[in-house]
Amino acid sequence: MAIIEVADLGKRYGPKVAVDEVSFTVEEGEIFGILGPNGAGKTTTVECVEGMRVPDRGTIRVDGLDPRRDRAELRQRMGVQLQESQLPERIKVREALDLYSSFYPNPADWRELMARLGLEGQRDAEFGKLSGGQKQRLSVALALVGRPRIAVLDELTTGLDPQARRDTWDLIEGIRDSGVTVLLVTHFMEEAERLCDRLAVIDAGRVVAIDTPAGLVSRVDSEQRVRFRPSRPVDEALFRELDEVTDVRLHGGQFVITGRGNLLHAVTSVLARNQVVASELRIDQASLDDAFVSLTTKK
Ligand SMILES: Nc1ncnc2c1ncn2[C@@H]1O[C@H](COP(=O)(O)OP(=O)(O)OP(=O)(O)O)[C@@H](O)[C@H]1O
Repeated sequence: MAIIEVADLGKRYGPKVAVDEVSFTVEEGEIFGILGPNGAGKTTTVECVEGMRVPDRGTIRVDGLDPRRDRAELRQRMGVQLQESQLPERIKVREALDLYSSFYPNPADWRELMARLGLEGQRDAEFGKLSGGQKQRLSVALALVGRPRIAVLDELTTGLDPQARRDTWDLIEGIRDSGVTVLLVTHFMEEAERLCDRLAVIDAGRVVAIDTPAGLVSRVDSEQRVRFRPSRPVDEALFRELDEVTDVRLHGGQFVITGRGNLLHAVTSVLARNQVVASELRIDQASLDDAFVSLTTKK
């Protein structure tokens, strides 16, 4: 069932069209990503969904509510990640959680949330003295303290080191697994690929594709490369005659075979038929990066 429905959303800032005819639906319980280059209209879109901006055109329903008209009610059902600047430097972690939980009639136990987010050791630390990763985790905890049905996370892992980023991803998966729907704005491909069940790619204010990460990658018909070392010499012609193959090279006992379509299957079938074992097998395939570039490159 769709929990967020956005239809034909339009928003201008003066003469600048920020968002134009944007439509998408988010199913209950999924992590839905909004991916796009800088200035594509991602933040404007999610701020309209949150009820923080007034669209010029279109309709938005979130859990059956109109974000503008039913803003107070929506706030009880939707947790929005705070921007860093929205908390005072001197507030302590436990004070911030206690304060935010007082905004809700039936809040989560913030002590439990603090433990789940690995912030117990920072309980009495001031916000201004937390590391980037700890601040991020606190902002996620504050978004969840009201037991929302939907969490909106914007640029969740910007500025985090690779380990902190991975820890945050595990956390978000845990949140989804607990039944919360997540709307995630990101421009990190790795994050989108790892976390999102589906993605809307936005470019210059318009949705250019909505699909699963794998579905987006499969739209790119780019070249693939299979590399391996055969267990015994093989005639290059066996590969050259395959329809999928465009090029075959042999360097110092290593084959590099380039082609399209189901190249790996075609190559490994030849190897199997000839009882050759491939070692050091590597495949270079299209990634979400390639899909993103091909979908958003200015025509
Ligand atoms: N308050 C505003 N006044 C005027 N123009 C704005 C305003 N907010 C955004 N814009 C413009 O609207 C366009 C979309 O901005 P938006 O912040 O929604 O994009 P974004 O995809 O979130 O970008 P980023 O990844 O850089 O945060 C941009 O060209 C931006 O400069």
